[in-house]
Amino acid sequence: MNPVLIADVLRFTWPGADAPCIDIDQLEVQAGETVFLHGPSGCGKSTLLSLLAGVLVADSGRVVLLGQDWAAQSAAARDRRRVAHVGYIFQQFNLLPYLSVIDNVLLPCRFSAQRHAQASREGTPRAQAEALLSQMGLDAALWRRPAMTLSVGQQQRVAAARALIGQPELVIADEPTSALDEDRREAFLDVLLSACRTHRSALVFVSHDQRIASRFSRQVLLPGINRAARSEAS
Ligand SMILES: Nc1ncnc2c1ncn2[C@@H]1O[C@H](COP(=O)(O)OP(=O)(O)OP(=O)(O)O)[C@@H](O)[C@H]1O
Repeated sequence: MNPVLIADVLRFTWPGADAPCIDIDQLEVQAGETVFLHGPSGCGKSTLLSLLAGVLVADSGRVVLLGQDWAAQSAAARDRRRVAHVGYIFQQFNLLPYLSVIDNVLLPCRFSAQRHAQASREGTPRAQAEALLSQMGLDAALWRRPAMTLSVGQQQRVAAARALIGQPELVIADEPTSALDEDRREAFLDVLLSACRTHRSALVFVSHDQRIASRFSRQVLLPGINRAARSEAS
């Protein structure tokens, strides 16, 4: 089966920097595979996630999502394709602050017919949004509040529900458990990993927290600048 995601001889240098931030030989992620991506602070993990999701485009090499190279698409086409196929939990969540919690979760379904159709398979998108928020342990009393009135840990869980709605083929998570206590962290991982395995979504999950690494099917270490990403057996 074709991988969901392929990154091939990928190189990216930030404007003004004198050395590449990302220089990796190859990374492939299959459907249903869950990857724990780790490495020292500043080694380029968030940058790599942006390249995998087509937010940034590499200087050389390629990133192929579901058979299509991000670099071959216009910025507008990349935006459309991202919302259709990628659920992204950003480090800063990127929730719309004045929009309610539930409407934030429903956003991908508003912008993508595919996400809307997939979220409607067993009911309505709203019902799936509510189910995800419940699984994430967010009390129904919070669902209609503006997202900005929630705590950081609550917003992290809203961002995760938004990433999972409509079963995207790729889920990307940038340190999504940093503000959660141990119980919440385990519950969060239960929901995220089980949703990805059930729907065969590929997951790339960045974290510094080695305690949770064994819960993933594979670990990838992203070493410092100018080094290839090294796959490790888990
Ligand atoms: N927008 C930007 N413009 C220029 N340089 C950037 C930008 N974003 C990140 N960098 C640089 O790229 C390098 C990698 O940053 P990145 O955020 O990808 O690392 P990280 O591994 O995710 O770090 P952390 O674990 O601390 O979140 C750093 O040296 C950073 O200064």
